[in-house]
Amino acid sequence: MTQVPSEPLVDTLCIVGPGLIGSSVLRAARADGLIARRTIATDIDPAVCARVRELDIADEVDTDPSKAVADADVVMLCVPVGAIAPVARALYPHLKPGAIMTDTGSVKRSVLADLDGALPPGAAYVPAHPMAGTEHSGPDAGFATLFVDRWCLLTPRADTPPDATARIVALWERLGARTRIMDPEHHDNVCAMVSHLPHLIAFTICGTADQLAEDTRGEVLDYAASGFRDFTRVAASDPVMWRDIFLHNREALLAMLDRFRADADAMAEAIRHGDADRIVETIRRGREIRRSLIENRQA
Ligand SMILES: NC(=O)C1=CN([C@@H]2O[C@H](COP(=O)(O)OP(=O)(O)OC[C@H]3O[C@@H](n4cnc5c(N)ncnc54)[C@H](O)[C@@H]3O)[C@@H](O)[C@H]2O)C=CC1
Ligand SMILES: O=C(O)C(=O)Cc1ccc(O)cc1
Repeated sequence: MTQVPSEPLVDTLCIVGPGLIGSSVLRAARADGLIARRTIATDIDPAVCARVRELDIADEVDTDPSKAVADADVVMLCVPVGAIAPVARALYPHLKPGAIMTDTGSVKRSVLADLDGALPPGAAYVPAHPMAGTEHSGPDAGFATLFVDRWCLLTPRADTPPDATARIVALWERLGARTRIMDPEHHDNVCAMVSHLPHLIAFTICGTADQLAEDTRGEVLDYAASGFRDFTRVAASDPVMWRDIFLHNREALLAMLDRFRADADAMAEAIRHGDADRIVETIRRGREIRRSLIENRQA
């Protein structure tokens, strides 16, 4: 039986970068008194700090990141992937003894490689990645239930203290997520397939539609049926965030793109040669995946 905690899992929780993900954690902590006793937010953008104050979703907001983290027991970096290693390096020396640093970045291997040698051996740094989000960003976009019933993947290093990993696992479970520990390379391969490649395809297909001749483009956008609409939702995601993801997961993403290209070519061949069985078989596999996601409450 799961034990119900009687006091907050974290005393002071500091969110660095309270955008979609960070502000969702803050809102969840407001809604559930057993996540953190006190929350602090800090952001490189003073307008974001001001907005977090207006929204009143953190107990304290400090525009000076080194002061914001000084008192925290858990510091969660919710900044774009390219900023995680530089921010971790800059802020780690300001943590109090025993504090844990964690992140929410969508790519793991290259960020951990950047951190190698920058953090002391056995540093309490626990990389995490909630597999939950939307196409929106910024502190207005967050909501308390974002992580409920979604996966959070954790990729601790061999020398990460197990009790630090256990606390971050408990934190994500309290946020409503199911957790899984895996190695960073496997994480990046899986995410290249299930998240990064689909975004690449969505950005590209919207670009393709936009480049069509003037008359056809009008039709595409006016009469867009739900299939194309679904692509436009994903393609509305933040350019800086996705630039960082694509560049930091370059190898795994390019490998998945090559596999996808080969499969798209095979589909083109089936259509060219009227190979009805192959067309039906490919579509049937897509249907089965959708059905299994619905059965597992992931769609
Ligand atoms: N958007 C999504 O659906 C998901 C995003 N993630 C990951 O979580 C992280 C945060 O993503 P979002 O919340 O969507 O981004 P966001 O754009 O909504 O918020 C990021 C915040 O970080 C701040 N920031 C940037 N550089 C900084 C620095 N050097 N120091 C302090 N603050 C800085 C920005 O001003 C912004 O307020 C990213 O690493 C992303 O890959 C993970 C799961 C889902
Ligand atoms: O909005 C969507 O469809 C997403 O896929 C959100 C998302 C974006 C990035 C991640 O690393 C995880 C989830």
